[in-house]
Amino acid sequence: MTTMAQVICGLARRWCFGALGSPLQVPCLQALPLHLGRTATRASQRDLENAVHQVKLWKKDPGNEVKLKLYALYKQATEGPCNLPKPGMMDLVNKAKWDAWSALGSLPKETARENYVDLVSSLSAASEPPSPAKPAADGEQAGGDLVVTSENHITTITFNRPAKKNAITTQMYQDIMLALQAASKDDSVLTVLTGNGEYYCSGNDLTNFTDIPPEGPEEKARTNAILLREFVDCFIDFPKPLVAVVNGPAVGISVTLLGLFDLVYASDRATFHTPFGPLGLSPEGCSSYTFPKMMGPSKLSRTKVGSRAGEGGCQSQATVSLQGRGLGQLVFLKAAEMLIFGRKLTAQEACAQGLVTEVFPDSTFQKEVWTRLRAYTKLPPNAVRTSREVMRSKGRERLHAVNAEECGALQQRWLSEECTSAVVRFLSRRGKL
Ligand SMILES: CCCCCCCCCCC/C=C/C(=O)SCCNC(=O)CCNC(=O)[C@H](O)C(C)(C)COP(=O)(O)OP(=O)(O)OC[C@H]1O[C@@H](n2cnc3c(N)ncnc32)[C@H](O)[C@@H]1OP(=O)(O)O
Repeated sequence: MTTMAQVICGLARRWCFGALGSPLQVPCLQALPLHLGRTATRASQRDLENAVHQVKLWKKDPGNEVKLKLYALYKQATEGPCNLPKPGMMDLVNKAKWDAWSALGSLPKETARENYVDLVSSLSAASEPPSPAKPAADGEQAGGDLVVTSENHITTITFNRPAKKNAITTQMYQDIMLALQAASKDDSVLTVLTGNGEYYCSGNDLTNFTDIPPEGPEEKARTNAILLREFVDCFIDFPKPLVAVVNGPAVGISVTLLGLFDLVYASDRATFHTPFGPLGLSPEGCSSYTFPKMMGPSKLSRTKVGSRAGEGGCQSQATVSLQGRGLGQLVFLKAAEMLIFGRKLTAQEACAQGLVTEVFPDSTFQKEVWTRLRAYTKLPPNAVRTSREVMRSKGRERLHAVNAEECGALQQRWLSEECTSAVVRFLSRRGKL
């Protein structure tokens, strides 16, 4: 079981190249002797400075434990015992720094300096001059994570971070809003969201939670709640048909937003997962309202059990053994299974629940979907826009209210221990910190 301290230590890597203004590595406290048996004369200030320089030349990452220990010894050698106030639980990185340094207690500066120099000299042999920065993976460079194209009267917004399963960074949220604002004014008839690679989108990038500003986690949660509300408002107020071309698995906010789309076409390899419970979070994207509304009993009567995917419906084995329950209970129960209990739906199940419009065999998905969308753009654009407006206008006020309520709830959730530890668990698996 990964302890919070071990996992938080791992976060240090993400921090140590920033907060100290140099690639000074920082080690963790566990499993390393405080004094490495230095012989001969005591380490001078000059020795310390040389050791710090040596660390900057290290090529291999010595691991989080060594890095956090070096940090603590450096602070003890230069400033003495830890003199900072203890950071809060959510402030994962500063907490790791504080833990490491304060654990050295009243170790004398000279001893800390010796230990630092010894540790560096014992590890320097393993390091070489740093290799040139790894070229960014496809689409990883700033601005490459989202690709927006506009042709054939279709504006297409593509998540383009396949190496990270198209997880959404803060920058991508901003870029999506800009793309929607531009699409609302250009000559496109439809706006499409889709994913590059095997995933449609794996939801919010969970590292979005780790960069805590100096103002602290409460301020981060407050500003994120405002930004998220603006982000979802862009979808609520968007004036043209919104289409999701779900090319693969979809997670989190990329699923909940689908309730605001007009068409959701899914490959039969797509899945739909909203793990808010396990993450200590709560629903967003107006899904707390749209999902119960969408997943109504009427969908069950419309479901063509056994129909082939792509024949104007969804093949579904949706059987409901809820004898005697009221229809209202039926509606809530199915939305709840997704949003509260985190049940992952296949494309077929999502179609039977009303979340997906139509499912297509993956082998012909792109061809069938884009042929259909291009045909839709031949329709009279003003009629399309008017029909959509009369369908959507009545619900907007309610959706804005739901969005505000959901973002308020999330603002608290982000500060909770349940959410913090879930994010830390995710980032700590396979040493991801
Ligand atoms: C306008 C500004 C607004 C700012 C607002 C900020 C806050 C908004 C928050 C709104 C609420 C949103 C909620 C959600 O979306 S909750 C859902 C979040 N997503 C997840 O929990 C999914 C996490 N990922 C996974 O479970 C698995 O990665 C997955 C099942 C998707 C795939 O597993 P698999 O084993 O196949 O692949 P890997 O795990 O190895 O993934 C490959 C690499 O991609 C990285 N990855 C994947 N998903 C994410 C993610 N969501 N966040 C960060 N990183 C992710 C993964 O770590 C791997 O990275 P490495 O290659 O470095 O190992």
